[in-house]
Order: sequence, then structure tokens, then C-alpha cells
Amino acid sequence: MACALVRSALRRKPPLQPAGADRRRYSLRSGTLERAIAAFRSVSGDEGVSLGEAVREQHGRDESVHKCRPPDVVVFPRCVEEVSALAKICHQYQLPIIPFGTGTGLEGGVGALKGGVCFSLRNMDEVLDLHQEDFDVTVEPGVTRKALNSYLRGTGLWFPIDPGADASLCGMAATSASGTNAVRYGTMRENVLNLEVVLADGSVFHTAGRGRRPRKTSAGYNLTNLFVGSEGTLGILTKATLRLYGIPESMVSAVCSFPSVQAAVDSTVQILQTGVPIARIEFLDDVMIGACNRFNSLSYPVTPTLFLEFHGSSKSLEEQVSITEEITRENGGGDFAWAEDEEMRARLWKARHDAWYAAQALRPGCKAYSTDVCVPLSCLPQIIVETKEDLMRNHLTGPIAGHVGDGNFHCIMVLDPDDPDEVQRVHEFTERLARRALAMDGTCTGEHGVGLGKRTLLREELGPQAMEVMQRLKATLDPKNLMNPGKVL
Ligand SMILES: Cc1cc2c(cc1C)N(C[C@H](O)[C@H](O)[C@H](O)COP(=O)(O)OP(=O)(O)OC[C@H]1O[C@@H](n3cnc4c(N)ncnc43)[C@H](O)[C@@H]1O)c1[nH]c(=O)[nH]c(=O)c1N2
Ligand SMILES: CC(C)CC(=O)C(=O)O
Ligand SMILES: [Mn+2]
Repeated sequence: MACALVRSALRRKPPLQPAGADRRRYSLRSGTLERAIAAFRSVSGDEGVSLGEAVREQHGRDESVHKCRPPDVVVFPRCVEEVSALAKICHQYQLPIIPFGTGTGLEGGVGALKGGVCFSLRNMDEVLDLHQEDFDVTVEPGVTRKALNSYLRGTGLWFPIDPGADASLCGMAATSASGTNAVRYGTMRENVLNLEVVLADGSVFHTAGRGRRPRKTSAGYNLTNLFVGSEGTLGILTKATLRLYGIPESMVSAVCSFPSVQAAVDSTVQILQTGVPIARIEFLDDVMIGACNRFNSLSYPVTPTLFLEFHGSSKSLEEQVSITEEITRENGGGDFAWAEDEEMRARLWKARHDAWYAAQALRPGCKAYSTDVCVPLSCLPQIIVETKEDLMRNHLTGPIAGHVGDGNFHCIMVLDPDDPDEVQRVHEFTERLARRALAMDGTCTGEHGVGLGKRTLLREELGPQAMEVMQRLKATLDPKNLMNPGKVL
């Protein structure tokens, strides 16, 4: 059923003068933007279209250091029909479309490089269909992961993918996000069952067929995973059907300190090799744990550290924990510091998730830039040791935090943006790190995406043939190159 606002689309408003519209960023015939804005207002009403400078600025930036590029207009659709109608207008007037979730991205994905229209999806925030007995749920794009888990309270179910930030679930699908629980529950790639998508021309389709939500399928090409990680460059995700999980009977967290990076990473590899179904295994190097101690008033030893979490029945936890403890001991790890009650565990994971802010607090007034490489597990000790040497050699501040169970880690580079020499050294370091990962058969991004900064590295990673296939897919789905232009490819 068409949304009420679309049904009233014939209401006409006088054209508005778009404040600050930057026509140099795309060629527009005189009056085009004004006409498009009038059409947006006829679909979404005055309240659904914003030209205010503060609103545009806020929607042209994410949490990264990439320069803020505000869109010319921000629209706030309330239903898929409205998204489709607005996209049709953009298509008609050839205006770029930039989807916006919550702006927590770390690769500059929401910057309006060529101007255009930001589609803020925050007003589409309903949890639509919960099938408890089937372990799935369908959400609108503005629902955040915390909001979903609050909604699920009392059902015995949860959605475990946890990037720390309270990101929108469709933003997480768009960036193929993961985080601390991925070692046990997978990433967004494994947990999205179906997506509703609005393409650049306003047409709407479902990647796995309307209403479909089987746990597995062999039916044709995997269009769902084509859109997971597409970073707004192929279409606007307007619904996601997600896998849910039963909340484990028990959860126990632990912290363990190690004499060296090698010992911590060797323990990780051995824990996984023994088949312990560990739920979280996070590495923090000495600099990172020191920063977390300061930021969160904690007092863990300032040495390479693992934060771990076990999920399961009380009986299975005993076994998981004793195997893990034995492995860590054999690698020279210290005693486990346990966190069993919910408050203690929450404190521990808050400290881990605050790593970004803790790192920035090391140098007040400086900015942070996150790297995000992922390598095969067996290469982890070598790449982390080499990376730490590289940081020391170049006098750079880059505490390391990693989802080591997946071979994924971040150096959070803290730099003075007004020091061109330091900026250059950080840039060279991050490229070297990514190439080191590529040389080990890894990737330049495990979870943050390509966005603006990693397009060259993507080419190196995939090679010309795979890039050409991607470009052809993009040209088929978005021949006018309106969807988030300048990103990924
Ligand atoms: C402190 C902290 C910690 C972390 C992270 C961030 C921060 C600030 N992140 C990164 C971030 O949370 C992650 O990239 C989210 O998936 C982004 O979701 P947003 O809703 O904020 O998307 P945001 O609005 O930032 O958009 C990101 C990209 O997705 C596109 N997009 C958004 N919504 C869309 C939609 N409905 N349809 C189509 N395209 C859409 C945008 O166009 C853009 O290209 C992260 N990530 C991670 O994977 N693991 C981690 O551990 C962390 N940790
Ligand atoms: C800024 C990043 C380090 C955020 C992230 O991905 C993490 O904390 O794992
Ligand atoms: Mn991460």
C-alpha cells in the first residue's frame, strides 16, 4: 500500500532556493535543482526535505578523517514508496543519491563527493516481522542494532553482530560490518537473508524474492550478497531480513595478559584449532591496553592482552574455559581475570569498544584514522610483529586492537592533522600495512569497507578482471552512475 505521503504527492509547493548548492560538482541546467527540490517536497512534505546548512553538514560526514562533503539536500523518506518516488526524481534530474544510516562509518562513505541528495533513512525505524520460531526478523533501514536487541528483550533471541557503534542495520549490511562476535556468529554477509532494494531508477526488488526467508538457498545468483558491502553504490537498502540467535544460557568473559604479541596470537590460533566455540577473542597490544586503562579507569597489566568471551550452557562453558586456560598458560599467559556478572562484562566490553576514543585521548587535539586489514590466521603473528616494528621505526602512534579470531586487526593511527610530515608518514604506513596484508593473501579491509580511501588498494587486491566485472555490474544496475558516485570503484 502506498504511503500516505506519496499518495499526497500532487500537493504542489513553490520551488525553494537551495542554500549552498554547489553546481560545479555536477552539471545542471539552470533551475534543475530547484525543480527537483519542489518535486521532493511534493513527495515528502516540507518536513521531509532539508536544505539547512547544519543538517547538510551533519549528513556529509561520518566518523572518519575524510573531509566532510555536504550534500545539496537531505531527504527523510518514511516508507519504501517514498524512497522510490524520491529516487525517480533524482533519476529524472540526474542527481547523485547518497544513502545515510547513522553516519558511524569509518571510510568516508557518506560524503557527497559530487553533491546531490542524501537519503537519511532514520525515519524508517520499525521492526516489521519477527518470526521467533524461525529465528528471523525483518527491519526497516533506520533500525539500529541496539534498538533491535531492545525490541527482542524477553523473546530469548538476539542479533549478535556488534561493531561497537550503534549503527543502523542496513548501514551495517551496506558496509558488510562485523566486530567482536564475528568469530562465533559470522559477519553481516552470513546473517542477511533477504534485502529490499530501491535502485537508482526508483524500481524496487527483493534480492531473495519478496517475503522469502529460508535459512539456506541454492536459488540462482546470490544477489543478497551482491548488495551486502555495496556501500550505497548499487541501491538503497530499505528492508533487511536478518538471522537471529538464541541468547546463550551463560556468558563468561575473561582477560588474560601475555609476555609478547606472539604468545597472545599463538594462543588465539591454538584455541581455534582445538575447536573451542569461542564467542569473542580480541587482541589489544600494550599501547592499546594502556590507553583503555587510562580512558576507562582500569588497571590491567600494560602488555599484549586478550579479551575473551564464552557462550553456552554452564557445563559446556566449564570445558571451553578450562581448555582455553590451559592453552594460554602454556603460552606464558597470566591468570584469567574473570567477569561473570552482566555489569562486569558490560564494563569490559565497553572498554574494548571505546578503543577508538581511548586512542584519540592519547594525544588530545589530534585525529584518529583506523586501518582495517585481515589476513589468514597463520599469518597473524608475523604481520602484527612487523607492523609494530614499522610503527616504532616511523615514530608513529598506532595502538592495535583486533578481532584476532578472524585474522582482522586495526592500528588506530593518532595524528596531528596540521603536521604535513606526520600526515605523510601515516599515509605511507597505512599503505604499507595494507600491502603487507595483500602479500599474505589477505585483504585491505576486513569490515570497514572501501569508501573513499581504499579504491586503489581494492584494484590491487582484486586485479583488473574482477574490477571490470564489478564495473560492469555497477553499469548495469546504475547506468547513470547516480548511486554514491566516487565510492568503492
Ligand atoms: C567507535 C566505532 C567503532 C566501530 C565502528 C565505528 C565506530 C565509530 N565501525 C564502523 C561502523 O559502525 C560501520 O561501518 C557501520 O556498519 C556503519 O553503519 P551506519 O548506519 O552508521 O552507516 P553510515 O551512515 O555511516 O553509512 C556507511 C555506508 O553505507 C551506506 N549506507 C548506509 N545505509 C544504507 C542503506 N540503507 N542502503 C544503502 N547504503 C547505505 C552509506 O552510503 C555509506 O556508504 C565498525 N565496523 C565494523 O564492521 N566493526 C567494528 O568493530 C566497528 N567498530
Ligand atoms: C576505529 C576502529 C578501531 C573501530 C573498530 O573497528 C573496532 O574497535 O574494532
Ligand atoms: Mn573492528
